[in-house]
Amino acid sequence: MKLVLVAAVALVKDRRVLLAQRPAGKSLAGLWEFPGGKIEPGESPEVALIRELDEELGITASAQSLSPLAFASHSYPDFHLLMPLYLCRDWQGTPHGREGQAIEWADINSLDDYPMPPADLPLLPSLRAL
Ligand SMILES: Nc1nc2c([nH]c(=O)n2[C@H]2C[C@H](O)[C@@H](COP(=O)(O)OP(=O)(O)OP(=O)(O)O)O2)c(=O)[nH]1
Ligand SMILES: [Mg+2]
Repeated sequence: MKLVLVAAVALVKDRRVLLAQRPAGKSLAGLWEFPGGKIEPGESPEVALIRELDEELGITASAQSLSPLAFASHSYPDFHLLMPLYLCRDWQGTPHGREGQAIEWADINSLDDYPMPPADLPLLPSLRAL
């Protein structure tokens, strides 16, 4: 089974977390996910996230602003996903969907209203515990 490493981040402001909707045409289209993406060869998870936050949302974050929160380990039919989830409360700029994706500041107590990839569901208690 192929192991795929993806870095993801919960951007948290007040009691809200930023979710992005996976665009039509991509796998898991329409589901709400944490920003992030595949870790490229030679990248640390932190460096991958700093790159993805710029590419996807147009914001700047530092490695020191990313703290480990939880991780997902989930078998999809064609690969196994290993996805560290970081917490970030401090960044520069205002997030906007730079790749045409919808984004929402979701109330941490209302995450059930956002259909998410199955890999993400075990991560939600860590967020609710914040
Ligand atoms: N970013 C992110 N990916 C997730 C989450 N949950 C989950 O199962 N995934 C899966 C979906 C994809 O199979 C994989 C991320 O791949 P992706 O295609 O979005 O990666 P990417 O941002 O590097 O985009 P691309 O350049 O490959 O198109 O991880 C999540 O919360 N956030
Ligand atoms: Mg992505």
